[in-house]
Amino acid sequence: MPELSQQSCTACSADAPKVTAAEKQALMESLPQWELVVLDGEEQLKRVFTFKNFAQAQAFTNQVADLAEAEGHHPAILLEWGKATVRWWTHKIGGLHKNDFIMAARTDALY
Ligand SMILES: C[C@H](O)[C@H](O)[C@H]1CNC2=NC(N)=NC(=O)C2=N1
Repeated sequence: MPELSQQSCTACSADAPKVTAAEKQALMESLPQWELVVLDGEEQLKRVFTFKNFAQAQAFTNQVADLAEAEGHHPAILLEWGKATVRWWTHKIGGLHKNDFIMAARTDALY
């Protein structure tokens, strides 16, 4: 199986399964900078990326947005001076799908 960052999202439907606890634990080993959070009852992956200024954070944000649009899978991104906070989860299943781990790894590859 290729590295997470070499994979692309798969189409997922509202009845797609969330990752299991065992899958989560294994996948998180590839994402040491990310944390698992629960917001509005939905489990998500979160990482804060830091930059020297707003312009660099904005450029990174745009790269992540372009990646998301290309993959048809979209994050929440908070853009601030010197920081971009990225959260990945799958809206239609209200939690984490393997796609979210793939996109987190692809986000790391942009940094
Ligand atoms: C119609 C459109 O493809 C779907 O709504 C996609 C868009 N991007 C998405 N992004 C994320 N993170 N979760 C989704 O369930 C999702 N669904």
